[in-house]
Amino acid sequence: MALGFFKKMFSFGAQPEEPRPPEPQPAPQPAPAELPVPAEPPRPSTPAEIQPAVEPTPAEPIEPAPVPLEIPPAQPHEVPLRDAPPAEAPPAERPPEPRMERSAAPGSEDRITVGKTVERPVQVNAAEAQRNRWLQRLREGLSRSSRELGDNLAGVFTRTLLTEEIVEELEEVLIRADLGVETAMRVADKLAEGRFSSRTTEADVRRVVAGEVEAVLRPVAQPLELDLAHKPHVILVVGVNGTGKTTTIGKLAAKLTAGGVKVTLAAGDTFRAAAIEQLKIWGERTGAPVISSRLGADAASLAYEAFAQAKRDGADVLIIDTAGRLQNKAELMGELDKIVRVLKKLDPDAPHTVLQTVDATTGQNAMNQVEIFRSVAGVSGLVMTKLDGTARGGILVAIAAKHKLPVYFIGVGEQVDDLEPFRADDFANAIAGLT
Ligand SMILES: Nc1nc2c(ncn2[C@@H]2O[C@H](COP(=O)(O)OP(=O)(O)OP(=O)(O)O)[C@@H](O)[C@H]2O)c(=O)[nH]1
Repeated sequence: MALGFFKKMFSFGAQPEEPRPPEPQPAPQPAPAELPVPAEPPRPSTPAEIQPAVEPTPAEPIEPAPVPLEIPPAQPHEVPLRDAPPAEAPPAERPPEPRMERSAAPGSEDRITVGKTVERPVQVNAAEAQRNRWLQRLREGLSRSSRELGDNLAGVFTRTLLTEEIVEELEEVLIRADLGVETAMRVADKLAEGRFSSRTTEADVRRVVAGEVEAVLRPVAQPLELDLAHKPHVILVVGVNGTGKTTTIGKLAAKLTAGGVKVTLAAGDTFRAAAIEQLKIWGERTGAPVISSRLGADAASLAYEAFAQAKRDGADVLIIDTAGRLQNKAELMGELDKIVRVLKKLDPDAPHTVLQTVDATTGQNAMNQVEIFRSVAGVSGLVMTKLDGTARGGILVAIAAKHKLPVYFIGVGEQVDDLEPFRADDFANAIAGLT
């Protein structure tokens, strides 16, 4: 069986688009046809004024309260910000978007499923090779969890008879491996059922661990579905700094653009220059335009501008990077809340996906992070990053058991291809040390 990333059912424009404000008259465009260019005359690179994108009350129209933004000279992959269009209710009638004829397949829908396993016979060999490669990395990465588990299981199983004490010891081993109390108890209960009452081997217990872990993970192993009835489908990426937001955005953009999806990126982490630069590099690599502003600019204004621009450009997907400063939770909450509110001015359903990156090497900390971002940003799904390296992936089991949030992808390296659909069976086997 081959791994494929896209199950495409394209029929863009088949459904009515969300209304949007009238567009300004386009100016002559010197840039290449496929790249978005400013619809206004060239702007100076000195700070410019735009309409702010937010007001304390979402229902109120945006009033001019200038937010200085640095408009850099246009780069091939950049979209300079334009003045924010008014956020009042847009005109009820709007000419429909031109139909995109990417697929005329009967029964096609405005949905893309990213990360689903589909049969693609043409790519069997390449896909199998890739799968083996990342499975190896996953096993290596999870070796810290599974080695600990293995050592401790081996220690426990110097005795052959499974006693109540041994089951209790096993429970502790599993809790120490971050799998969470709930899963540990389920494994222990399973063992205590009597099936493994005598001469139980370490391999038997590993199989039970793998089975129980898989049972927890199977419901959350879901592909990322992009509903292109909302064009663009807005993905807001949140998570603590350094957990891999920008890298994941780059990898995801690469998958999408390779599948013919028109992606725009927004550098909403206006707090760190390096984060903006890093996103621009991913934009160059993937051919996705990057909408950015100067360091320290209002992230919500940037998000609003990016959404409006992506709509004008007919982008299929807009991915917005954000800052993740947990040091000041109130500030973080305010910023994310503001971003969500302004996006809703352009589409009440936006953001359509809120993706949180969770660093697998942080163990129990990851659980706290999910709790915080879930309450602050309404996370709709997770990507667990850095499962290569010295991962402590057991925490994913505890997070899945507690939050039951979809896990769309796992990151197994820093390269563009190192983002894989999450598979419960592979992960469970790797964590239990089964090959
Ligand atoms: N080994 C490994 N490294 C990763 C993975 N994902 C991201 N990284 C690395 O982790 C570091 C932080 O990643 P970023 O993408 O910058 O994280 P961020 O959340 O955007 O952080 P800020 O830019 O500070 O907001 C970088 O060095 C990445 O290359 C992964 O799956 N595996």
